[in-house]
Amino acid sequence: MAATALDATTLAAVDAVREDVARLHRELVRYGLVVWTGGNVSGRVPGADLFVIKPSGVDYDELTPERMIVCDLDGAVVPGTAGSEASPSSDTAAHAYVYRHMPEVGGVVHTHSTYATAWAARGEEIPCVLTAMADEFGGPIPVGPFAIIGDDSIGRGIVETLREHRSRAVLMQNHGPFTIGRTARDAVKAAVMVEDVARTVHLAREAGPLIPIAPTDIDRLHERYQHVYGQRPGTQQGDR
Ligand SMILES: O=C(CO)[C@@H](O)[C@@H](O)COP(=O)(O)O
Repeated sequence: MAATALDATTLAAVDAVREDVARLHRELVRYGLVVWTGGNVSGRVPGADLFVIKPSGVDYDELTPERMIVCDLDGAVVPGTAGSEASPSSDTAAHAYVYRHMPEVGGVVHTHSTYATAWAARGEEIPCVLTAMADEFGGPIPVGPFAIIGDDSIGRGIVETLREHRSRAVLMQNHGPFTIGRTARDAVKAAVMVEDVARTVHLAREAGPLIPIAPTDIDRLHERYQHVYGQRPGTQQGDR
């Protein structure tokens, strides 16, 4: 297929997202969210109808920026760009669907992290019984429908479920967590956090009944965490 010429501004933006997405895959490994090649990160290219995602089934150690794959918002690989000769992640159509239908989303992550995926295997939402959940997700972690890998159905399930929720994580039934964020890093943070709360709530329930948090308290915690916690946006390394 004929190579697509990207202008210099777009190329620079693509290169920055390639660096980011390649580096963020190492965070999945660092936090123990993936085994073998079973998870993926993508990032939207600012100012262009493009996103960057990893090649399918390649070892995390080998995921360099040049091997990342540039796709349009229909999930088609942009011909002639670095990495375009390889097959993109098997979840590319799902990521593309999210970018098309949720313009505020700048990053998407999928893993099979153990505890979150165990809740997905039961098709059970994680109840909001921790202040950390209220902070980060503003309520329970919802379950999305069972969907076959490879076409739009996972993406549709993610969008339809998360549109109704403050949560940035959805447990796709029988599959695992998908998370979204303002940036790829933000989506990776949600993937780390969803596994953490999935584990804690699982262990708590093994030991006794769970104590719900009142909806008004969930709202207050979420509001504070989203607007007051931490440092001002843009002042920290890695805010991109
Ligand atoms: O869940 C699946 C396939 O069953 C994929 O998300 C996972 O194996 C990662 O695939 P990719 O290496 O991104 O193609």
